[in-house]
Amino acid sequence: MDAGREEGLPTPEVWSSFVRRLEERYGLCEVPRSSLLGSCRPDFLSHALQKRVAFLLPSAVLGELATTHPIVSIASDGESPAVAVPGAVIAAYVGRSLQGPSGGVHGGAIASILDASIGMATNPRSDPDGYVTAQLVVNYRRIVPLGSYVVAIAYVHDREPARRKCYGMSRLVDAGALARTPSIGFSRKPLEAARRDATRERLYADATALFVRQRARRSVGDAEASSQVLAHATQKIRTVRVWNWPAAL
Ligand SMILES: CCCCCCCCCCCCCCCC(=O)SCCNC(=O)CCNC(=O)[C@H](O)C(C)(C)COP(=O)(O)OP(=O)(O)OC[C@H]1O[C@@H](n2cnc3c(N)ncnc32)[C@H](O)[C@@H]1OP(=O)(O)O
Repeated sequence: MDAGREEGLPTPEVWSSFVRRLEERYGLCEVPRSSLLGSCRPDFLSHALQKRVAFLLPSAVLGELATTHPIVSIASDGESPAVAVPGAVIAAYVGRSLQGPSGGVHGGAIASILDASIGMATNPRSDPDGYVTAQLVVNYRRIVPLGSYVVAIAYVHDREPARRKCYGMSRLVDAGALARTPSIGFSRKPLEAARRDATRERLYADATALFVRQRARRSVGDAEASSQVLAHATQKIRTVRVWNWPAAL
């Protein structure tokens, strides 16, 4: 789809300021282009960005996760215990081309964003034998109005490497405030932002997924094709961002 043709799309200025606020809010930083993995941005989105991150969330936010699952590493902000989990963020503007129910975004589009975010969290490195979606369960909580800014926040909560399995979850929340409010009002502390998000953000949908690592190795040709797809995708959309994946993970 030609991003410029849809009426009401955010201008480049509005979109970049939204991206900046998102970075501030979640404490994300960009990584070099060479670290980009294959494109997993749903192709129908005119405006989307994707970031691979390690969330530093207070244990309280993750609930029992920290104790019931063998999570990668434990970290702290000095005040409250927190846990670092592999995660990913996809932010998108969902416009009129995604019409489903009257005035609302189509459920398939929502599922695709959630799936892609968990897929990014699950595939932390550029690996042609990556994990693919075997099962995706989506709960649609509220109609997403057309013309919304949304953010999918995904993380991996469990792995069974011997069985080639990886379990993840994602929440799609309203990010309209980040597009509207001046950045001066936002906290630069990711922990505080995460705490607020867990309690206050309007939840549109959430999903759990099982990803399974493929058996057969794919050919080098496929890896090359994957980078070509990425090059193509980045031309088609105005903004793609990839955020850091700490070496510790
Ligand atoms: C590609 C990578 C690029 C990398 C570059 C970077 C990428 C950067 C981010 C990418 C993000 C992408 C995000 C979008 C992701 C998609 O949209 S992927 C596209 C949609 N998915 C597909 O097309 C998958 C199609 N299905 C398949 O290929 C195969 O069925 C699968 C999933 C690989 C499994 O086949 P298999 O290897 O023969 O699995 P099998 O040995 O039977 O089962 C293994 C285990 O998984 C369980 N299992 C398998 N399937 C299921 C199921 N459906 N339900 C429940 N359990 C199941 C089995 O029960 C078994 O468990 P245990 O008995 O061992 O406990």
